[in-house]
Amino acid sequence: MPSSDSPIPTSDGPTSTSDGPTTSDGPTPSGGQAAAVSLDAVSVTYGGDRRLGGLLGRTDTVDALREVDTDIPAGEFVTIVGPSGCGKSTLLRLVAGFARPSRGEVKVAGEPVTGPGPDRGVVFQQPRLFPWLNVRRNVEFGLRMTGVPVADRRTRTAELLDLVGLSEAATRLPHELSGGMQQRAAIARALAPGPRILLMDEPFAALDALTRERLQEELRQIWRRTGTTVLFVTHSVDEAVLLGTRIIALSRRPGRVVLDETSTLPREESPHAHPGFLALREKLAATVRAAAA
Ligand SMILES: Nc1ncnc2c1ncn2[C@@H]1O[C@H](COP(=O)(O)OP(=O)(O)OP(=O)(O)O)[C@@H](O)[C@H]1O
Repeated sequence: MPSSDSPIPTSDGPTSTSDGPTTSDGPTPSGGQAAAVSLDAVSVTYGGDRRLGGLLGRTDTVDALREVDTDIPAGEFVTIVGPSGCGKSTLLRLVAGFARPSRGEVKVAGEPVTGPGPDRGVVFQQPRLFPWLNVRRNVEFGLRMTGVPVADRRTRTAELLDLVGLSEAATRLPHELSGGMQQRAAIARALAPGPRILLMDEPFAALDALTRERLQEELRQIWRRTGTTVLFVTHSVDEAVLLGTRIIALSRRPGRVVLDETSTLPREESPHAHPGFLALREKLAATVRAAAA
């Protein structure tokens, strides 16, 4: 559990991706600050290499996303839910800069995404820790690579280990940790460069129910303390309602937005107990069922 209340800052560095421009030159949707993430008529089609009429490549195509539009203000916790294969991971990969849209545009802080960058941290379903590095070294790996001085990275890593409740486990190797502890370490590693956006692809799906509940609660606390914008993909309607300040549901493939709802559930206590929880869960479940049909 996080044990201190001091704020953990996010990066103040440039928010553009590595080779993109560093300033925004156009008006923003609200006329003020640019959305943390915006997708403008984004479609993704995989495959379909038609060189020499298909003789050299594949001609089969998969439409993963179609005409997805959304603006996500900074500081939101957005959960993304939808039937299997509807393009949820694809959407996250676009924002991470691991993939490019076939049509439309993806922007982060008003700048087109041209590749991965330190302003975005990614957590996958599997923790993907370096097995030969202890927890502390896993968390500080990115800081070491970017040349952060040793004293600064020690301080930062200690703050993050405290934030995710792993201070006592700093010198353990990944195989000496439970699945939940490994995933906490992965979250700390993703937060180390101070990203403004945390992209999470079913991060708790492989955990047992009790550990999952605990990490959901801890993630909410981390989000409150860091102010990071979170995009969280899940298969679970309950998890989407429990965590999201905003919930986006996609149709079956090719994924289109079929529900985009701001949650009014209180975040300070467990929303489970709130009367609005059941109503929102029912609405979302019905939407996802219809979208999958
Ligand atoms: N690199 C790729 N090449 C071809 N097709 C792909 C590729 N990546 C994903 N797809 C296809 O695109 C569709 C969307 O995939 P994606 O992984 O984004 O869906 P998802 O909603 O995250 O799925 P799941 O819920 O099962 O994890 C699927 O039909 C998938 O098979």
